[in-house]
Amino acid sequence: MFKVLVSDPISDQGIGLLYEAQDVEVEKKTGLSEDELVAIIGEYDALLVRSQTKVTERIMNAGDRLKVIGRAGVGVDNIDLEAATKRGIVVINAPDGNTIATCEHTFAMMMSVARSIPQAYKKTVGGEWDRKTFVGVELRNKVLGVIGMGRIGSEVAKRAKAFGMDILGYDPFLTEERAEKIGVKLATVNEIAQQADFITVHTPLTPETRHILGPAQFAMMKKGVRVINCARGGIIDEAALVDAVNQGIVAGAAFDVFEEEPPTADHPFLNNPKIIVTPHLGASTVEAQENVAIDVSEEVLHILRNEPFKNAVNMPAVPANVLNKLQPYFDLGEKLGRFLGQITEGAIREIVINYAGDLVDVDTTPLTRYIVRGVLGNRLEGVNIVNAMHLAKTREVNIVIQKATAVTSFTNLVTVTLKTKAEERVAAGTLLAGYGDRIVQIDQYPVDFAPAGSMMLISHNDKPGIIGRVGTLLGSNDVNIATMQVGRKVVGGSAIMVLTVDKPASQDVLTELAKLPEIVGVRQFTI
Ligand SMILES: NC(=O)C1=CN([C@@H]2O[C@H](COP(=O)(O)OP(=O)(O)OC[C@H]3O[C@@H](n4cnc5c(N)ncnc54)[C@H](O)[C@@H]3O)[C@@H](O)[C@H]2O)C=CC1
Ligand SMILES: O=C(O)CCC(=O)C(=O)O
Repeated sequence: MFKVLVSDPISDQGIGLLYEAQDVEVEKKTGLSEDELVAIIGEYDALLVRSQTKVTERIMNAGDRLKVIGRAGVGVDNIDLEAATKRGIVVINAPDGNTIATCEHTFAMMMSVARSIPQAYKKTVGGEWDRKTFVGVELRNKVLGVIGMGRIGSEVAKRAKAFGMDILGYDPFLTEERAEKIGVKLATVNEIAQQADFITVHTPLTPETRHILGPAQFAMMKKGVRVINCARGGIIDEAALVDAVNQGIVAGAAFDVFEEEPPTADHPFLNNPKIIVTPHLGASTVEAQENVAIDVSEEVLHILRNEPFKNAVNMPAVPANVLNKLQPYFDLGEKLGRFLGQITEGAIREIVINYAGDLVDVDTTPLTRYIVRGVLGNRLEGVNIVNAMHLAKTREVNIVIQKATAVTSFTNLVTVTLKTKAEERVAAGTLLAGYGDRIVQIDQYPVDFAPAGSMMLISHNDKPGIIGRVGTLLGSNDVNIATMQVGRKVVGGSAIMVLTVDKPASQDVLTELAKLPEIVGVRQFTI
């Protein structure tokens, strides 16, 4: 039974999938301190959060069973991603579910700041009928600058067009073609600062986006500009904004997010009549909360059940068509890695992976993770596909990927070479339609066996009687041979034997085997 802890208010409707799952037990405990979470997290396989819970390294280190952290929303700045990756915890988010809610909130803020709606409301309910103070501006024919043209920024731009606005967009990943398609003119941040009547930011908070609008940009803005931040506190320099408002450059600002949340009572935004604020409500609609909770629940279930998933934040995204193509190879890749990891002696220096046939034209990065996990999993605790590459890097294991151009007789072939200080060993595998995974080469020897269960790899000289002697020794020690494969390059030369046995042989039996005439080496392994 998997245990899931929900530590922030997340839509019950949305996580219905988890409540209904027979193999999952859900517990909701919100408002916990870091200490309280540290004390209980060890019981859980998954943690679901919104933005309130700060998931620190301390919490993760106490999460002995923790496999996945699900963020019901976009931003994952409340989760220590590096610590999660190190520990092999998958972090997933729900990037699509709250796009429209946040876009609409941005518009609500833009309209509010254009027409001073919160200020007018306050006066009206206070008994004043003031029709002079709040003369607003129209959006039509105004220039809107959008910094960050991802999901939300693009939806904002789309709607702004319907309002008759001209849009300038800045995003390092926005191409001319896409900008043209959505009717946005590409501009730099400074061009936006100089030309826009309204500016809205929709980027994550990163070292590059921190204070992307600061004193220098406010100084070049048009008098009367209005500025909106429904993304993350800190993208716009708060102190510089207050100065620009006080200098009469900025006519109004609307902020849903703060550098520190919640802001302290003396925060300069809270008593400035030109700045309107909401308490990080961008994603707070019934629909968005349900959407993100559904998305995150589906992904959490996939991860807990060891099924393929798509929204991991600490792993590159894999398009569904690539995933579908690669998925059948994951098992083969991991087995090849596990096989080589066990038969190779010495500290691993390099893993060379060669993809051939059908695999040449696919982005094989996810498959590489499985191979590396297989190799390292024999030697390190807690290796999984999230941390496999990280662990390889921290242990200075070089990973080399090659795509074969030469024709092979197999429709697909994965060849892995493991280089250690002591030796260099090779194994190649293929996925044979109707036969599943096969290992078809070990070092220079052609073989053909299904890697499964308890196995032995015996190197020997190709002399008559060896197979019989090995069989007799194992049989007399109650080790039953299920399958046997012999591979050799030339008659009478060096050769290998691969055996599948019903149970592993004891160390004494392995030592006896190694002493038999013409036997060069014996390795026992489990796939
Ligand atoms: N107020 C709220 O409740 C919510 C806030 N958000 C915030 O909105 C942000 C945007 O969300 P989405 O559009 O879904 O994310 P997204 O990932 O689709 O878009 C972000 C865009 O920012 C761009 N970007 C990154 N660095 C940049 C830079 N230095 N300059 C300009 N652009 C840069 C990226 O290329 C990307 O296109 C999130 O990062 C999140 O922090 C999201 C949902 C709700
Ligand atoms: O959970 C929330 O309401 C915050 C949403 C948000 O900021 C995000 O999804 O990045």
